[in-house]
Amino acid sequence: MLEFQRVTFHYRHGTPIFLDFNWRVEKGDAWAVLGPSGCGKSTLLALAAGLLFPTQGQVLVEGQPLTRPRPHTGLIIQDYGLLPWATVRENAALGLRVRNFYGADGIHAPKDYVPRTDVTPWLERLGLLEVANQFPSQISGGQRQRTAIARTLALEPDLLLMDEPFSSLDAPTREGLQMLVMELWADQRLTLVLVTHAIEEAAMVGKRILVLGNPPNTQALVVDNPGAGEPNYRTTPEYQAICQFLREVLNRP
Ligand SMILES: Nc1ncnc2c1ncn2[C@@H]1O[C@H](COP(=O)(O)OP(=O)(O)OP(=O)(O)O)[C@@H](O)[C@H]1O
Repeated sequence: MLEFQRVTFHYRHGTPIFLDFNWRVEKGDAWAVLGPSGCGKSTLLALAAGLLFPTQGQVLVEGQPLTRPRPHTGLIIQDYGLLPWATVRENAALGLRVRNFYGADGIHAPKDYVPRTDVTPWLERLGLLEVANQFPSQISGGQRQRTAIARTLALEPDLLLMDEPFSSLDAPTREGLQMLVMELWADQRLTLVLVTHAIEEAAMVGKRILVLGNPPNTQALVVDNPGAGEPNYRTTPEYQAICQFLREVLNRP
């Protein structure tokens, strides 16, 4: 689904963040990308989204080199990106309105796109119907993030990229949304890549966990975590062991 082939990337005048870096995400995988601040997690996601391009090497999605953002990739970032003057329903429908405006051009929308406007099923699925006519300032952080998720899922992505989506939320809300994302991942047959600096979040959401270190990243560590997303996984010895292992890895000099 997504492949980094010998990717080298550096910002202008900077040292490389990635150097000859390879990574392969299969269709339907759920990955968490974990690492300390400044290791290159957001950069990796921007490369996967077609917002940045490798200095050398290439990023492929479905076997095609990425030359621009693709309409089937959804991106969710930390601060929700909601319009303050639009209601929850209007915010959730924003992506569809933009897509309908451009039509089925293969750039902003898939070539076979049929215009849609009704986001009610998504509002219902994400528990937002009762706040659909409220504005972002009138709802909680968790509801705002669910609105951003509704807006993205309404576009029916096959690849969902999330950059620290829950880091500003309190622990119970965060844990609820982690479970929701894993339910949606299973229901919608998504390929998921979630970037986080939180070990517990990586262990809860990543069936595979990519651990980045201080740049340049050449060969990143991959940790298998097949229990991620199971309803009671957080209470199991396997979860505790993965968290402990990741803690040790991140504390290595
Ligand atoms: N536009 C830019 N120009 C120059 N350097 C940048 C730019 N964006 C990021 N960097 C640098 O690249 C490195 C990787 O940044 P990135 O944001 O990808 O890391 P991160 O792991 O997501 O960090 P955090 O967890 O703090 O968000 C950092 O040293 C950062 O300062």
